[in-house]
This record gives sequence, structure tokens and C-alpha cells, in this order.
Amino acid sequence: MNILAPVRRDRVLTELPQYLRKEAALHVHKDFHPRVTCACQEHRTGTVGRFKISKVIVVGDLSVGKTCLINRFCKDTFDKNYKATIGVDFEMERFEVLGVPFSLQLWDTAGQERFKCIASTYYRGAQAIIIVFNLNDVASLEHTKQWLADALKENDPSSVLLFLVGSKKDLSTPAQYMLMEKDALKVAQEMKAEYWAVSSLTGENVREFFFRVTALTFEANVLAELEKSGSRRIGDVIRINSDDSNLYLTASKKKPVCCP
Ligand SMILES: Nc1nc2c(ncn2[C@@H]2O[C@H](COP(=O)(O)OP(=O)(O)OP(=O)(O)O)[C@@H](O)[C@H]2O)c(=O)[nH]1
Ligand SMILES: [Mg+2]
Repeated sequence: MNILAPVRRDRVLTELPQYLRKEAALHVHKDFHPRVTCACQEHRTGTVGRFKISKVIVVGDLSVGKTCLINRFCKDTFDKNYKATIGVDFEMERFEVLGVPFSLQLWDTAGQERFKCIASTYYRGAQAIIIVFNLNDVASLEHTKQWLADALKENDPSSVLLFLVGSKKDLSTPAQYMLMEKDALKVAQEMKAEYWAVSSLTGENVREFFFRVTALTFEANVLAELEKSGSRRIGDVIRINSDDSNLYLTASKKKPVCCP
């Protein structure tokens, strides 16, 4: 990845992408949190946009389509032949959200039991967990709870964002899909995850889904930065004045224009 290259034009987010289903959305606000919008306008996003790379892990049963999902988004390719992921793999994606550079590291993990132990060592430090199941295989939906439990052992359940993604939508008839969606929405609600249904073969919802992951991860990061900064305002300019031949530091006291 060339970190100096400009962000691709199709990776620029100026608005909050919307959820797929209201019943299982992480939040239903139409716009980014006002404090986030304001912080971006005032260039007060702290480490977000400068050094921070957010880690996203993708877990789920073997052959549910984790690798294909990442490849469809990152490379716009689809391979119909199954090649098991051995251990882990990752892709970097650079975005610009509300004018702020933001990078995601997408970790593709192995679903096969024999590689699970290597893969699980990479779970730590995730800001978002994507749990994938096959919309045409009810057992893979049932197993999502175990995948989530394993991933949460290595992460802070109170701050990590969860997404439950049904894959291979192109293989279901509308009636089959509706049945599966009912069960999946229930599981997503129990997990407090946002529900999505995608097809990596046709590309349906893939871009929308990753944009939503990016936007919500970005929003959570900026809010956390603002919280952390407390009374010290992120981005405040430290000025060096040289009055009276004494050098001293003063923080800019400029009041925020739009922050609530
Ligand atoms: N029809 C259809 N097939 C898909 C789709 N996504 C993946 N597949 C197929 O499902 C098989 C498994 O896909 P992978 O992406 O390799 O599965 P995985 O979850 O990464 O598997 P592991 O790496 O073993 O955990 C491949 O043959 C893919 O071509 C989809 O959206 N539609
Ligand atoms: Mg794979």
C-alpha cells in the first residue's frame, strides 16, 4: 500500500451510509453524530486521520464466503473456485470520511477448524467484528454465536462494533431468503449486531456494507478520541510566544463554533 497515494475517488464518504434493516441496525440516525461532523470540520479528530489504522476481523464457518466478500470489495473480483484461507490474510483499504483520511485493515481469517488456532491469535485489537454465515445453510447461522464468543474473548465487548452478514444471497429464492432473514434478524438482535445480506458473485450490497462498516468505525473512533481528550481539546494549537524575552506555551483558547 502506498500511504502517500491519494484516496481513490470511490472511497470518499461525505454522508452516513444507511443501514439495511431498521430492526437490526447499530443505530438509525440519518447523519453522523453532530460532534463528529463538527470535529471533522474543525480538524480536531486527533489520531484518527493521522496515524490510526482500524482493525476489522472477518470470521465465520469455512466456505461461507469471507475471502470472496473481501476480494469483491477490495479488488472487485470473484473466484468461483474454493481455496481455503490458511491462517489469516489481510487487505488495507484507505478512505476519506468527512474530509478526514481513514484506513481499515481487513483481516480475513480461516474458517477451517485446523487453522482456527492460528487465526484466533489475530483477533486481538479489533474495532469491528464481521461474522459471516451462508444464507443457504442454517447451521452456519447457528455457529455464528460461537464465532462471536471466540472473537470477543480477545476484544472489549463494550466498544467493538458487530456486524452479522448473510452471504451468497444470489443462491436463495426470495421465499427462501425471507425465511432465513427472519432467523438472522433474531440472531443479530441477540448479539447486538447490525444485519446485512450480500452476494459477492453479483456484488449486491457489498460496497454499501463496507461503507457502513467504515463510517460507523470512523464515527466510534472520533467519538472515543473526543471523550479521551476531555477538557484538552483535540487539535488545539500550542503557540510559542516570545514576549518579554521569555518563551512560554499557551494553548489556543478559541471557542468551538459548532460543538454541542
Ligand atoms: N454463488 C456464490 N458463491 C459464493 C459467494 N461467495 C463465495 N462463494 C463461493 O463459496 C466458496 C467459498 O468461498 P470463500 O470466500 O473461499 O470462503 P471462506 O469463508 O473464505 O472459506 P475459508 O477460507 O475456508 O474459511 C467459493 O467456491 C466461492 O466461489 C457468493 O456470493 N455467491
Ligand atoms: Mg477464506
